[in-house]
Amino acid sequence: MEFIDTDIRPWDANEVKEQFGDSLTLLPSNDNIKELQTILRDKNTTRSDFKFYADRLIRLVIEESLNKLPFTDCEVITPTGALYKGLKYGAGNCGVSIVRSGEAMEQGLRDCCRSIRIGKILVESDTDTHEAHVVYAKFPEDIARRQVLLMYPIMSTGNTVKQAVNVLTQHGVKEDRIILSNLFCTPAAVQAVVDYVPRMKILTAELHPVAPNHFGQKYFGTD
Ligand SMILES: O=P(O)(O)OC[C@H]1O[C@H](OP(=O)(O)OP(=O)(O)O)[C@H](O)[C@@H]1O
Repeated sequence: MEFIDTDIRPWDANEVKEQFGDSLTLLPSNDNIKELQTILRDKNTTRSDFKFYADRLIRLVIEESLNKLPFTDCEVITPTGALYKGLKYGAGNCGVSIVRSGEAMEQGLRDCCRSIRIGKILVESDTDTHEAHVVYAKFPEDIARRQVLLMYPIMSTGNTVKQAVNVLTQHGVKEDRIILSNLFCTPAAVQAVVDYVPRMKILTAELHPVAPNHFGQKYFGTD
């Protein structure tokens, strides 16, 4: 289904829920997050500031994405001898970054999960047609048994992510065991990806008709 949006503003959580149901989760916004997004959108932001503030937003998105992975009940004893009923992060997950912008999210994941395995996929897009194809993929050998946190900060058409998901499913990963961790996406990209892989879960910090496609160039300093 083609989605055409002429309203140039970020979507709120109610609109997201109405259009995409449980497929898309919006990072709950606040003034702190809005400031980070403003700095990343500003054409006058220096490269050094861009990386610094992008890393802050990435950390928030990664922390929220981890909340979509399984936790199990556990009990611990506090220093005063009391029983505390808590939760323990489950094993059997891995990260996969889409080169190159997705690599910007690897450190944020490692800061939370010190020794998590991280695979990589390189997808190349044609600058004119936006057609994407996979050039390279390397995963943990047991990836088919793992839940996958797929990392890519920008979705403009969604083509890059669709190709990356293709490779994962070809390696035996079930669609409903993939969580896409994303910073900015367009409504058209979400619609395209949801139509393509309806059972994958997507978490983003902003749904906006204009994608900040300068992200990779500015973060890595290749502009
Ligand atoms: O959803 P899509 O339409 O596939 O687009 C996703 C991103 O990929 C492109 O960037 P680029 O080729 O510079 O990627 P990189 O930053 O990862 O190198 C494009 O400018 C988007 O930022």
